Amino acid sequence: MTLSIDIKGVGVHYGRTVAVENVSFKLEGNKIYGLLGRNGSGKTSLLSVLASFRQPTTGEVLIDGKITFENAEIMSQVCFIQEHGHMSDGYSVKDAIKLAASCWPNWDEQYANYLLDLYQLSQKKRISSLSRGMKSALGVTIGLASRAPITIFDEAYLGMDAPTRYAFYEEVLRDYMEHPRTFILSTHLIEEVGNLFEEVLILDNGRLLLQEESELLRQRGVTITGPAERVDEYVIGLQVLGEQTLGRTKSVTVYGELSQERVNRARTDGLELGPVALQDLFVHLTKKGGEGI
Ligand SMILES: Nc1ncnc2c1ncn2[C@@H]1O[C@H](COP(=O)(O)OP(=O)(O)OP(=O)(O)O)[C@@H](O)[C@H]1O
Repeated sequence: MTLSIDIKGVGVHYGRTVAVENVSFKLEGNKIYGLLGRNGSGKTSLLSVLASFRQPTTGEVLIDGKITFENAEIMSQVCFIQEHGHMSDGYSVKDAIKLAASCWPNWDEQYANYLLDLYQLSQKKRISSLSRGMKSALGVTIGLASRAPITIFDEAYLGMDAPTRYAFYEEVLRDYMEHPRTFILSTHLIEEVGNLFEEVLILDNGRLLLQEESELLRQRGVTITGPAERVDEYVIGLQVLGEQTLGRTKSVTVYGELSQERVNRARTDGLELGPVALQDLFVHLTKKGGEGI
């Protein structure tokens, strides 16, 4: 089932704090989306509204064309997993799994058991006795086994160690291929997770800075390296995001598509053009005091 998401002029205010302001975008669904933003940029606030955990202060959220807030039918199709889950400490792992099974109609018990084994989680354990990493593993187990058409992981895997996180990324990809659905992953671990994203959204200070296919976004970032004066001349008219100088060599990061004529000119000018990692692009685009795009 493909469910579209339509965010229309959404704002989230906490008293005088404006966490999200007038954000609008559409997600067609059946893709892995990355939601990026610096600390406090409004990711959790936006995702909480998307998952109907709170009502937007302004605007509306539509899933499959329907207003989501207090719509039980739509909400059974959305699974929102946060690092600090919402499970009571008094519960056992078994209770949490049982509760999850009753919430999501597509729940796959066999898959849940497979994941519990993978993460070595005993069903008998109390939630209160789980380590931070084990709590994260329980969260992602529930998120994946829910097979909800819209599954959202809000930094849900932060507590896991690196090998467990990598196993989780592989699992997301594998299960997504077998059971296509919409995943939204918010993360600061861009280098690790970035390759999973088909489309990226960046929030900056509560506003949507960009929504772009990751491949296109990667192509928009270019580094130009060479003798400082030639690089300076070359980048005139381009959008410069950042620069580094080492002796007489300069490396400048620009954003935007380079025309074929420019690419050829780099060759004749003896300049080197290189790619920019998604993480570096993100850092440049969301730099404090930067011009953004
Ligand atoms: N319950 C709340 N009450 C008051 N202010 C809040 C509340 N939740 C979030 N905020 C504020 O809203 C803004 C956005 O916070 P939010 O948690 O949505 O950002 P985030 O991008 O998820 O941050 P992080 O990456 O650090 O988790 C911040 O200024 C934060 O202090």
